[in-house]
Amino acid sequence: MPASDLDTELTAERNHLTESRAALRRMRDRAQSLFATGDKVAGDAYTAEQLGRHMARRVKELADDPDTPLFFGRLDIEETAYHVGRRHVTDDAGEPMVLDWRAPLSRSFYRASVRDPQGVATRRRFGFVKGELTSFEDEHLDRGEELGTKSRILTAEIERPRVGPMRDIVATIQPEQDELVRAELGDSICVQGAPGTGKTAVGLHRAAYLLYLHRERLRRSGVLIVGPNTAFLSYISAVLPTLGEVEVQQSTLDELIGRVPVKAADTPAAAAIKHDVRMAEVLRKALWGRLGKPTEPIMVSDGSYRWRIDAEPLRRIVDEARREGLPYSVGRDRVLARVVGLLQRQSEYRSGNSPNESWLRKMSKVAPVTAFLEQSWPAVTPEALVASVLTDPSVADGILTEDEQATIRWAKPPKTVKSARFSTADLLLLDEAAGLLERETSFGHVVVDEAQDLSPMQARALARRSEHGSITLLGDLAQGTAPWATTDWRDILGHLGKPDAPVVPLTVGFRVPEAVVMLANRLLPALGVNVPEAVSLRRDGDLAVVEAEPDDLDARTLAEVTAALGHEGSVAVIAADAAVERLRGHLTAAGVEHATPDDVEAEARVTVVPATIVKGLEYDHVIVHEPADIVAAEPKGLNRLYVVLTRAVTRLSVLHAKPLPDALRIM
Ligand SMILES: Nc1ncnc2c1ncn2[C@@H]1O[C@H](COP(=O)(O)OP(=O)(O)OP(=O)(O)O)[C@@H](O)[C@H]1O
Repeated sequence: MPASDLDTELTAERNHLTESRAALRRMRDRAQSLFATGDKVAGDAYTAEQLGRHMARRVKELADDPDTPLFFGRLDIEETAYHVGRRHVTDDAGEPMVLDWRAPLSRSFYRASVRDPQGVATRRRFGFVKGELTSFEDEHLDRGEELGTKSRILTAEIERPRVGPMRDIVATIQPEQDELVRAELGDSICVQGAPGTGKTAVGLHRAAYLLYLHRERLRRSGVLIVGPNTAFLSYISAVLPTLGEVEVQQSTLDELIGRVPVKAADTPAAAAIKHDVRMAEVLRKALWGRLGKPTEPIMVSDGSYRWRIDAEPLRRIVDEARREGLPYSVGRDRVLARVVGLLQRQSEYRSGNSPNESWLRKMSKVAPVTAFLEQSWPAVTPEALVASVLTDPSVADGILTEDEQATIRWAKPPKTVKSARFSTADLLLLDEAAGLLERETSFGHVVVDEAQDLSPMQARALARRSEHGSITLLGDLAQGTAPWATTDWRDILGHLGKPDAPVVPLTVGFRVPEAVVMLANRLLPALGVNVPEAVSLRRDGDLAVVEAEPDDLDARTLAEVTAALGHEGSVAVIAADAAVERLRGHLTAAGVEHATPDDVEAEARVTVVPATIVKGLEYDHVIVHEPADIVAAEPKGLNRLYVVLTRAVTRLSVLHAKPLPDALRIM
C-alpha cells in the first residue's frame, strides 16, 4: 500500500476507534440512567432490586479502559468490514461497530487461513501504544498471504516488557488455543502444556467465552477459577474484568473449602496420608458405621392415644434408606419422615382424619422418636466425624496400616469437638465428610490451574463442586511440586469424576526465550514425567550463569538487581524460601524498593519471591539465587527449580556459589 493510502487508512481506522468509544460511552450512559431510574420503573421492590443489580453489572461490564484498545482486528468479508474487539459496541441505531471477540463471526479472526479462508478476504491486526492506534498489518488470505506466528504485532505483544498483573490475549489468541477456548460448555478438557504455552490464558478466556455463550445458565450456577495461591490469583485477577466479566469467583482450594480456621500443622507424613484417597474410604466407613440396628419398638403417646411401631418395620425403614445411597443427612431426614408417616397412618386409621401439620411436627420431636433416630441414624457434623477418626483411627483397620493410623492420631485429643484444632489437610477431610452428609452445590464450569499438584482428596473436593458442570484442567506434569503431584493426568481426571476428558497438549511457548527453555529442558529427563517439550516462539533473550564465592553471592545478587533495573520491565529475585527475608533486608539496606509477589500493583519494579510461590508468575528479568538451595529445600526440589527457571520473559541470571545440580550441568 502506498504511504499516502496507508495514512488515509490509518486515519479512517482511528476515526472508527473514536466513534466506537463514543458509542460505548453512550451505551454506558444509557445503562447508568436506567440504573438511576430503575426503582421508579420497576413495579415492585424485588423487580427493582433485580433490575438494579443487572444494570449495575451492565455499567461495570461496559467500562472502557482508555489504555486497552476497544478493537484489535478487522475482517473483510464480502465487501463488509467487521471490527473485532473486547465487547459488542453498537451505534444508536443498533448497528454493530465492534463485534465481541466471542461472537461466532469473530471466530474467523483466529481461525481463518489460506487453506480455509472462511470467506475472509483480508484479516487486519492493529498495533496500539497505550490505547492509541498506531499501525496495522494485513493478511490478504484471498491472495494466499498468511503471517501465522511471524506477525509483527503478535511478536511485539509477546516480547513486550511485563509490568503489573496479567493481561488478556484476545488480540493474539493462536488457533490451537482458540480451539480450547471455544470448546463446548459440556466438554471437560485437560490441557498439558509446557511453561508459558498459555494455559492460564486459555483457561481464563474459556471462562469468558462460556459466560458469553451461556450467560444466564452460568450466572445461576456460577463459574469458578481455582489457582495455587493468593499471589497467583492477584496476578490473574484483572484478566476477566478487562474482558467485561466481573462475576467469576477466583479462589484457592483452601479458601474454597475452609469451613474452620486452620489452627494446627501436620507433619509431612500425616499430611500425605490425609491427602490419600484411602481417607475417603475411612471417613465413609466411620460415618456409615454409626448406624445402629433398631432393636426396640417405638411407643408414643400423643395425649389421647398410644401408637407403636415394632422393631422389624423400623429395621426395614433404616435398611431401605441406607440402600437408596443418599447423603447421610438426607437419609436421616428420610428415615424420620417415614417413621412419622407410619404414626400418621395409624392415626388416620383410628380417627378417619388426617392429623394436622403441628401434630406431625410434634411427633417428629417426641422423645421415643428422637431416641430411636439417635440410636439408629445419629446426627453428626463433619467436625465431629473427622475428630472421631483422628482421635481413634482404628476405624481405618484394613484401610490404613497401624503405622499410618498412629501417624494421623491426635497426640492430645480435644476435650470437645468445638475446641478441636484442625490443620490445612484436615480441611480436606472436613470437606469430604461434609460431602458425605450433604450434597455440595455444583458450579456450571470450573477452571483449575496448576492442576498437576492436586492430591486425590483435593481432586475429590473439586469433583463435588463440578458434578453437574464441566472442568478445564490446566497444568504441566513437569511442574508438579506437591509430594502427591501426579505423573499421569488420568489419575486426577478419575478422581475429578471426568475420566474420559481428553488430554490436549500445548507446545508453543510465548514466555520463555529459547535459550532459557533449553537450559530448563536439561532438567526434564530427571523429573520422571513424560511430557512434550515446548518450542519457544522467542529467539531473543539473554541467559547468564554466574558463579560467585559463597561470601559474595548476596552482594552479586544485589549487583544483578541494580543492573537489571537499567532495563525495562519487572525484576524478580527468586530464592529458596529460607533466604528470602535476608535478601529483602539487603535490598532495603541498599535503598532498592521492592515488593511482595501478591502486590501486583506495586510501584516497585523489583520483587523478591520465595521459590515455593512463584508458580504461574512471570517477570522480565529473573535472578535465581542459589539453585542448589532451592533443590535441597524439598523432596521435589528439581521440579521446583524447573518452575523457577521458566519464569523469565526476557533475561535469566542464575547465580550460584554451590555446585549447580547435576541435571542442569549435563549438556
Ligand atoms: N496467544 C498469545 N498471544 C500473546 N501472548 C500470549 C499468548 N498466549 C500466551 N501468551 C502470554 O504468554 C505468557 C504465558 O502465558 P500463561 O501464563 O498463560 O502460560 P502457562 O502455560 O499458564 O504458564 P505456566 O506453566 O508457567 O503457568 C503470558 O504472558 C501470556 O500473556
